This record gives sequence, structure tokens and C-alpha cells, in this order.
Amino acid sequence: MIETKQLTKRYGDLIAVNEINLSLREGDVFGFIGPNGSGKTTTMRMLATLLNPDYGEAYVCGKSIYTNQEEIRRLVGYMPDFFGVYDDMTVLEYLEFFAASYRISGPARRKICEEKLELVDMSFKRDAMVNQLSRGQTQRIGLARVLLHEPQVLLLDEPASGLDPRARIEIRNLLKRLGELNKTVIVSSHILPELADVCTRVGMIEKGHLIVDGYVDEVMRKARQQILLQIQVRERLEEAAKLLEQHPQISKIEIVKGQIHATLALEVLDYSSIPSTLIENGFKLTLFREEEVNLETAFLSLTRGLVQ
Ligand SMILES: Nc1ncnc2c1ncn2[C@@H]1O[C@H](COP(=O)(O)OP(=O)(O)OP(=O)(O)O)[C@@H](O)[C@H]1O
Repeated sequence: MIETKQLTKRYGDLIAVNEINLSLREGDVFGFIGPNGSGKTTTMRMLATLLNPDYGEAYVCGKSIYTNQEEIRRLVGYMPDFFGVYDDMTVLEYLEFFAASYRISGPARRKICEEKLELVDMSFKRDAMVNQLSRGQTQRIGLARVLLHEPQVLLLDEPASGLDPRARIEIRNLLKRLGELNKTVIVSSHILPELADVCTRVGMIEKGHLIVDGYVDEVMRKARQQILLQIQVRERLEEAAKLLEQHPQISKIEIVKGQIHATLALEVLDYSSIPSTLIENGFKLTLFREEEVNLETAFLSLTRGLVQ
């Protein structure tokens, strides 16, 4: 559905998107995560054919973004991070206006608009003025708008930004529904937990580099290969850290906020000799546990130190 090969965009000396390779299938909901300015919007705008790359290729539904721009625009629904709405229009008029611009006419037009309003749970506001909606409601209408022409692919740039927790949950439920409808969705955010449970795939971009990319369970599995132990001793923390540095099962030691963080060497699963070593050397253990792996800690461990 979406395939990119070394997709690259430069602004002067700045490489905003640096040789990104992506491959997404039907029904994939891809969480595109990265801090401000990391290249998410630039990538999405290239896929939406609104911006030309400097190098590389991208295909949307098998069509090249260089040579099939019109067809791709029909197949894609792109929701930018900020969009204006018009004054003096009701919600239904607003959607009908855009449906008309997609050349949807006759009785079908009203029907499609009402269907999309229903999908985003906004039927109750069909006659409200668009400029009197809350931010969350405006986002939902924006989503209804990009769904009007039944796009196969949705590119949603920070759809949950600026929303209250309840509205965020509603947007998340909507994303799940879109995946179930077999659309391919790229949804960006700079907050990982926001996307963790709705995405089937996740990618993390930093300074234009896609540094992690995979199915959620793959990412978790990779992160588990890097087990991190959190250890506290009553006294002589630095001495304990030095002792553990010599331990053959440990590949890295850090002291973080009064705790020793010990990264296990690859493929070490039984680490029972580590607490024994500390105890045998007279240290009083007050904490010894394996860091819990959720998607957020997985990302942190996989991306530690990758981009300077
Ligand atoms: N038109 C432009 N001219 C010059 N530099 C630009 C332009 N658009 C974006 N950039 C730069 O490219 C980099 C990537 O920007 P981009 O908007 O893609 O990031 P983003 O990940 O979407 O950020 P945010 O989370 O803040 O929306 C940034 O350093 C930005 O300053």
C-alpha cells in the first residue's frame, strides 16, 4: 500500500528526511513517532504528493508519487496538523462543500456526508456552525472530511494534538475503526503512549532518520533482548556499580537517580548470580528488578544513543 525507498528531502543544508525506507500493508495503522522537527510532516506531505522529494522513491497503492500525483490524491486522505474551517457554514454544509469538490453529487452526496458524520460520532452537530465547534469536534469533522472520497490510505498529522484526554480516547477509537475497515493509516504524534495501543506498527523518526520500525510485537521482542535491571543498595552505590561492571553477564552499567541500571549481555536469561555476587560482597540489596517492557521503554532502550 505504501512503499518508500531512500526517500529524502533537504531544505538547504538541513536533511529533513534522510533515506527513509517504509513498507506498509492494507490494514496497517502505523504510529509515526518523533519529536518536534524530526521530519514527520515532511514525510507525509511527500506521500500526499504535496511536496517533491530530492531523492528516493515512494509508491502509494503501487503508484509513483512522481508520475501519478492525481491518482494518488484520489486514493489518499491527508489531514494536516492545522487546518482552517470556514465561517458561516453548518457542519453538513461544510462536508457537502468538500464532497462536491470530490465530484460527489446528487442524493449520494448527502448520504455520504451523513455516514461519515456518524462514523466520527458527530451526527448530533450536523446543523451546528463549524466555527462554533470545540477543538476536538473540529478534529473529528476534519477526519470526516478526509474520509468523504473513501480513501484507501489516510495520512493523519497529529490528529490528537491539543485535545483533552477524553477527546484523545475518542480519536484513538476512531483510528482503530479505520484499521478494521482495512485502510492503511499513518498517524503521527510526538507522544508515544498516545498511539501505543492503537497501532499495529510503529516507527520512530529522529532528525530525519527512521531509527526503529516494525510490528509492535517485533519491537517489543527486540527490546526484550536488552534486559535492563534496576538495582539499589543501601550504601556504597558506586563501589557496587564497579563490581557489577566486571560481571560477565552485564554489558553496560549506568547510575541513574541513585539506582544502578545494568544492561544484560545478549541472550542472558538467568541472571540469578548477579544478586548473589552483590550479597556475597557484603552489599545490602534494597531493590532488584527487571525493567518492565512496554512500548515506551522498548523505544527508549532501542533508540538509546542512536542519533547524536
Ligand atoms: N519549508 C521549510 N523550509 C525549511 N525548513 C523546513 C521547512 N519545513 C520544515 N522544515 C524543517 O525540516 C525539519 C522537519 O520538519 P517537519 O515539519 O517535517 O517535522 P515534524 O516532525 O513534523 O515536526 P512537528 O512535530 O513539530 O510537527 C525541521 O527542522 C523543520 O524546521
